[in-house]
Amino acid sequence: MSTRAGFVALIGEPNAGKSTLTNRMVGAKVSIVTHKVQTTRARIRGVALEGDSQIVFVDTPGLFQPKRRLDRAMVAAAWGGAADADVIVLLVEAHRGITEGVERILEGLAELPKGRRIALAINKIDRVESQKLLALTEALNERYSFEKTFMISAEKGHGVKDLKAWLAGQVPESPWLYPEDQIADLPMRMIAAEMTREKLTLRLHQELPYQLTVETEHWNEREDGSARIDQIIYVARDGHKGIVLGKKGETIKGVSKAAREELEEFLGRKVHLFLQVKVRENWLEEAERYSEMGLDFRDGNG
Ligand SMILES: Nc1nc2c(ncn2[C@@H]2O[C@H](COP(=O)(O)OP(=O)(O)OP(=O)(O)O)[C@@H](O)[C@H]2O)c(=O)[nH]1
Repeated sequence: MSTRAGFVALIGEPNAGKSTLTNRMVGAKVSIVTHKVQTTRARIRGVALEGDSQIVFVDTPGLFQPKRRLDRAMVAAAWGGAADADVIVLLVEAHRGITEGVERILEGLAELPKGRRIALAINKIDRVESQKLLALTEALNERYSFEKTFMISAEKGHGVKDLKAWLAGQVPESPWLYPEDQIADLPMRMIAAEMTREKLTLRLHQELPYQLTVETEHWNEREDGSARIDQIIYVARDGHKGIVLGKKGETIKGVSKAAREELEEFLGRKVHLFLQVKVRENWLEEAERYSEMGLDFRDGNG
């Protein structure tokens, strides 16, 4: 039997209901943890299964954070991330309608290369009357010709099944990106990597090399109930390695200790954390690709 797998980018204004929707589709186990994961590049909200399809929900941070005054290049890159996904779903809040933020997103959509699969999901339909919904659907489809429109209530569950079934049929034929038994495990790996990255940020302040990423390479459950976690800190230049290690390795030791303590608290058990710093000049380009992110994790399952 052929399997399908792919990435679905959920886009929309903050509060549109992306997390709630993902929770619905994925099931609580994975998404409860994933919503804490925020990387600067891609955020995996969760992995859903539907029949033979694996749907990986991602979003592209930077797209809707005007606070950060992202320059055009950054915004373009963020849109590039969305464009890399197999399917894009724009979430619009039924009761708020076409806000300025939605307008901006619609403009962005129009600039994407043609041939993308883009669906519209009007969320929070429980908050408005059906006549209003029809008017909003029409208005939005006049601005952009969406492949399909769904009316949903992520919170109450209305319409979510249909959307999920449609998405399952849209992702390409492909082997699954994550082994089934490791789906729940994946976000934990990301959370663990984020914790280390956060500690690095705290210690290095402005010194922190911009081109730095942390990946959890191995995660082994030990018989005594503890976990052995191996992580790699990737830097782009040899010189950055020294900064991360610090004098006599003091920086990395401090980072390791702080991250381990936080992990132990989070997991409620003993953790053995091993950090390694590696130079990989072009990791930045590699990491921009969601699929490669998937591969990184698969490689790390060793
Ligand atoms: N009435 C109603 N409220 C909803 C619905 N879906 C989401 N909400 C609420 O809208 C708020 C924002 O939902 P989130 O899922 O956190 O939205 P999000 O901002 O896209 O997700 P994050 O980017 O992770 O913050 C929450 O208070 C939800 O309970 C819905 O269908 N109906």
